[in-house]
Amino acid sequence: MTTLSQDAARPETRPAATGPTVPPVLSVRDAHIHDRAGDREIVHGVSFDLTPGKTVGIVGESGSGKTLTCRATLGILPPHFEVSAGSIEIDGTDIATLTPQQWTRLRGSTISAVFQDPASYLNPSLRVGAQIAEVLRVKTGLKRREARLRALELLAAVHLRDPELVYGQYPFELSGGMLQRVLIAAAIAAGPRILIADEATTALDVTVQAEILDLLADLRESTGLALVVVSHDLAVVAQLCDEVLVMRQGEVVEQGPTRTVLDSPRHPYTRLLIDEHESYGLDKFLAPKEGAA
Ligand SMILES: Nc1ncnc2c1ncn2[C@@H]1O[C@H](COP(=O)(O)OP(=O)(O)OP(=O)(O)O)[C@@H](O)[C@H]1O
Repeated sequence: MTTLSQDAARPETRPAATGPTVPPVLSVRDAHIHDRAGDREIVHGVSFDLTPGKTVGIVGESGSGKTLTCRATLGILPPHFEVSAGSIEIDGTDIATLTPQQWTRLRGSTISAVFQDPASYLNPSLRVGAQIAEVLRVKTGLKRREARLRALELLAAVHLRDPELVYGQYPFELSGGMLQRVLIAAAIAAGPRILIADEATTALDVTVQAEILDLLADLRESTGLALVVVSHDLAVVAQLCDEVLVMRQGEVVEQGPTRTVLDSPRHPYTRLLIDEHESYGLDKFLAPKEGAA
């Protein structure tokens, strides 16, 4: 039987692949997250660097601290939570120094996010196109007509057929997959450099999930977008991520290049996650190894 080590103070880390040094757009350094209400530390030190066009994945069981880590990078921790140690830098600026006005400027235009349950992030009584156009007017200063045209381009960019039709539809008229695309269109409208996708495909069926993951990969390729992908599903991470962090109970128990971690996991918890996923055919999501026939 697999036993899980409780001694997870030091994550199993692997060197990242070497390459030209590009400054990270997001740099998380030993970030700890504390809950003042319960006087307890929830996240015990997360570190990663995210460079343009790359994807970092965070996997782990429910309640392991994945969402709080994302919310910390977006400056939207719940009221009584704080980053109690370590640092988070966006484009070289320590977010602890940002004023609310600076955050407002940064959100959407430098860092953006897509969460699960897209319907709850859209206004049910407004047509979806108008909601994207509104983001464009507020964030990029486009006039009404230009914002409409750009919103149509964005709906096409997220592979929605018939953007004109979708533009005029209300959220309740769209399927879950279409809504998630609309939300991605809104999230990338102001040209962010970082997109956090927190369980963004979890509620979707497998085919639509695969399409959304392809879409994120396309955007990364075409715009140099840097992605943080949070999932409890290793197959999602295998498909999209260059580096993976495995979290358990607020600890990063293992971290490294995705292929290395999934091919030869060192921590018992990572092995357990992989064993659980074997039945879903994790192999088919992994790119063939270099040199393999
Ligand atoms: N708003 C909140 N109020 C109180 N506790 C919270 C709040 N948000 C998170 N927590 C606590 O922090 C822990 C980490 O939560 P987090 O949402 O980061 O986990 P997660 O790994 O994203 O889980 P899931 O996969 O279920 O979304 C949870 O165990 C929860 O107890």
